Amino acid sequence: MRHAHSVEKVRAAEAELMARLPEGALMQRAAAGLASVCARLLGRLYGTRVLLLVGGGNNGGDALYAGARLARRGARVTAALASPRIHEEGLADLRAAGGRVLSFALLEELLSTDGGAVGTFAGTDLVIDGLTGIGGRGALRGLYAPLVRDLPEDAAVVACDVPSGVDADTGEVEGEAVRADVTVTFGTFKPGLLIDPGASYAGVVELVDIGLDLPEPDVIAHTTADVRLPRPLPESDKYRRGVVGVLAGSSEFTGAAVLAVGGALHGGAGMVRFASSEPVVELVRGRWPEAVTTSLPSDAQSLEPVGRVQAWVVGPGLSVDSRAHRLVHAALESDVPVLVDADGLNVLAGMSEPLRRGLLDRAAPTVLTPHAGELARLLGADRSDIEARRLAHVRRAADELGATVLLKGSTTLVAAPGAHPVLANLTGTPWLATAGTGDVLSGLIGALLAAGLPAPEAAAHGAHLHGLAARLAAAPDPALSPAPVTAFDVLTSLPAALRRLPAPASP
Ligand SMILES: NC(=O)C1=CN([C@@H]2O[C@H](COP(=O)(O)OP(=O)(O)OC[C@H]3O[C@@H](n4cnc5c(N)ncnc54)[C@H](O)[C@@H]3O)[C@@H](O)[C@H]2O)[C@@H](O)CC1
Ligand SMILES: Nc1ncnc2c1ncn2[C@@H]1O[C@H](COP(=O)(O)OP(=O)(O)O)[C@@H](O)[C@H]1O
Ligand SMILES: [K+]
Repeated sequence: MRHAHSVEKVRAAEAELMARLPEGALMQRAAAGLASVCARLLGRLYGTRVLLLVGGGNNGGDALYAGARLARRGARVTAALASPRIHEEGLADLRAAGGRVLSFALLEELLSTDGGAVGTFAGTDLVIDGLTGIGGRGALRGLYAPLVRDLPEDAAVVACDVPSGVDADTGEVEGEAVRADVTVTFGTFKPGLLIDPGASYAGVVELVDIGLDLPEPDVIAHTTADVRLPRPLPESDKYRRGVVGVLAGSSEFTGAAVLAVGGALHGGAGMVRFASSEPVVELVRGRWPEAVTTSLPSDAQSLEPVGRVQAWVVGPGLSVDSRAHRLVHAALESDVPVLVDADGLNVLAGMSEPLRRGLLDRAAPTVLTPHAGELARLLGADRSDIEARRLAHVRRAADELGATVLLKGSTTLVAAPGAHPVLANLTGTPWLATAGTGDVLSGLIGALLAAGLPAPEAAAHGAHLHGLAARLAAAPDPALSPAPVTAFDVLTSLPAALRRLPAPASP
């Protein structure tokens, strides 16, 4: 499991530790960790050209001390000083180790010429980005932005603590930011390293332990070893394994129903009950003879004819007509966990606030699985703002709507109401961005809810498996290039993803 802490918590833990350590000891731990990752990346240090991007804060100090360590082992290190105020002891150490310095004034002049710094930096093997770390705020200013634009294309880039230009708390990127191959982060992950857009700038993140004593994390990310699902026991029967009810599809959208039912079947449900209008039922029955289907008249008021279930999934391809409203109401008025997706969310977004609040105020858990557009409609917010500030919006949504909210997109986030850590799913892949994959996810999470997993876990584990399945579908052979996948490919790769989970403990 990866833990990420807010800048405020990191600073408090650093202050507490620094009070107990000799002056400068903590920065030396960070610099030693950074230098050792760089040395490992370079392989041979003697004669290699290392460029340090040095900002005015302690992040620049880390880079200078790491550069001095590499210079002492034979690297040719140049520090580009991007601020008039620089960590003095770090700079003195680099100079003492034989490092070269491109002063602020020279750098300023260089960056203002036509070709910028591109020619000067040519031939660099490794760039260490020490412009900003956890103290970086807003778009890069001053020389930082043009410097980042002029980085040599074929050099490896290692970011110190956080890629400069990425907000450590949120992953927001306003304007220019360093695209790192590796980020060496200190003490704990930062939320911005796990959440897009920041996560996609960070490359591979390596954690260096500097001995911080940290409280509860703000964001967590699971590895596959953390995903533990209930397995059928010898005394299991289909009812005990969990019955999922899927309410999906309309005359307009039929495929969504097939995909959601498939997601539930592959997610390990003991039984899937499916209800919709007759043409959709016919299609689902044809594709999934395993599903128990019910044709509901369009004016059906109750879900009683469908039979008992342990969780409902409502919404994929449902449309937003009066029938869809009745189905969303009926599911949410039940006493079992409910997952609302797609048009189910649009139905909720179209309701008056008190009516929606009343429906979502239920004793059993509710999971909402919006993408940014659906969440924008639910919160009355702007879609692009949701995409830029995913963490703040998913937290707000969980609190305001009183439900577990899974926000889909380039990094899927799961938040539960209250001050719990938000989960960031790391298995996603842009290959998932194809129509219908969301329907597979809703069926899958429905199966996990029916199996009795708590809502945040069902959502988190569902997202993990879904991303893993997409990766396996896109690149079954890791030695070969990935190929585009369809939602159906994701569905049929779910068993392969499930086989990657840790083996159950022997009874
Ligand atoms: N506090 C400590 O003892 C330790 C801190 N460490 C390092 O110190 C870093 C934090 O240091 P600081 O608090 O000095 O902060 P930073 O070094 O991250 O940044 C602060 C500096 O950047 C400037 N700045 C911020 N945003 C900017 C922007 N958008 N454009 C241009 N300039 C900008 C500020 O004016 C200030 O000069 C950590 O990320 C880590 O690398 C490590 O050495 C571990 C120990
Ligand atoms: N850029 C991306 N990178 C990774 N995953 C993505 C990206 N864009 C979308 N996804 C994932 O693809 C799926 C799409 O779901 P959704 O938007 O509901 O589509 P649909 O309604 O067509 O099924 C979600 O699991 C989402 O997290
Ligand atoms: K940095």
